[in-house]
Amino acid sequence: MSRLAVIGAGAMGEALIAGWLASGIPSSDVVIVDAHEPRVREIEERHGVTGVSLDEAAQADTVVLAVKPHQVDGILRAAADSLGESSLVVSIAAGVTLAQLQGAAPGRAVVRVMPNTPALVGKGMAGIVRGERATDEHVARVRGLMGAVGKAVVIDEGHLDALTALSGSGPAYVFYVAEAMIEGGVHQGLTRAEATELVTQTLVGSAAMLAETGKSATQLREMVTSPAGTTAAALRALDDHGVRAAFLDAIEACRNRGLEMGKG
Ligand SMILES: NC(=O)C1=CN([C@@H]2O[C@H](COP(=O)(O)OP(=O)(O)OC[C@H]3O[C@@H](n4cnc5c(N)ncnc54)[C@H](O)[C@@H]3O)[C@@H](O)[C@H]2O)C=CC1
Ligand SMILES: O=C(O)[C@@H]1CCC=N1
Repeated sequence: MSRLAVIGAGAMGEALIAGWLASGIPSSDVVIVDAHEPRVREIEERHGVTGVSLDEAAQADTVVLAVKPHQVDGILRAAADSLGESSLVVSIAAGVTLAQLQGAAPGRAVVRVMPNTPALVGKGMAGIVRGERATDEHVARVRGLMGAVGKAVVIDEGHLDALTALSGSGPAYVFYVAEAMIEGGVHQGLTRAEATELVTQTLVGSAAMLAETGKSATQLREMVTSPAGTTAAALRALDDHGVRAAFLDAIEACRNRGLEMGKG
């Protein structure tokens, strides 16, 4: 029996697979299912894992559902009869609730996880929600898997949409800011390559300061902001454009979209 099956080897499925393999999980322990045959070949070639049928994948110790949220119910129902007695179902789908998962696979142990794409480079952040039938061993297994590709926290289901709005979708906000900063540099006459290098290293360094200094984001921002200096002028422009309020709205919209998807 395979140790790990990933059903839906898209952007997030591949990020997890790549992160797990880099962490030392042998490719022979991982099988995949994807409806798009060329995608299966691509992932097999790139990572050395094996494409299998849904029935075969369902027999793995841990079955990770990484398809689009609206597909989870149908695929889990189709796989339910093939799931092994001790198989653990892990859904990473945004908005799909434990109750919905449990309804599609009655009697099975299920866990919800909200990962993020930095798992690809071992710097992921994941939220884990324990289903009713999940044992301590199941939770430890998922903690181990997500811990192998970054950090993981166990939280209540009621907070998972809020977590999604920060860490699940969060990398997109950071890349959006990076794009905008690079564009700003290009507008000031730097080449795109120069601007990209400057912005990338600035994000890497700033993230490391947040993670390593023990100082708050506010303290770190103040360290950069000399009175009446250049940074103050820049932050004033951001405030004039309502950027902070836009982030509050974006995070609320993200959380609300997760709630809405859970109802659909
Ligand atoms: N992209 C991200 O950053 C994150 C995504 N997620 C969740 O991961 C899930 C997948 O999202 P993405 O990877 O972004 O989507 P995607 O569209 O890149 O991947 C979905 C994959 O499922 C495959 N697929 C479609 N129908 C299938 C079927 N019947 N059986 C097997 N495979 C099938 C597609 O060919 C595709 O490769 C979603 O539920 C999303 O909420 C969670 C956290 C972060
Ligand atoms: O955009 C989405 O719906 C998925 C869930 C979290 C990140 N990407």
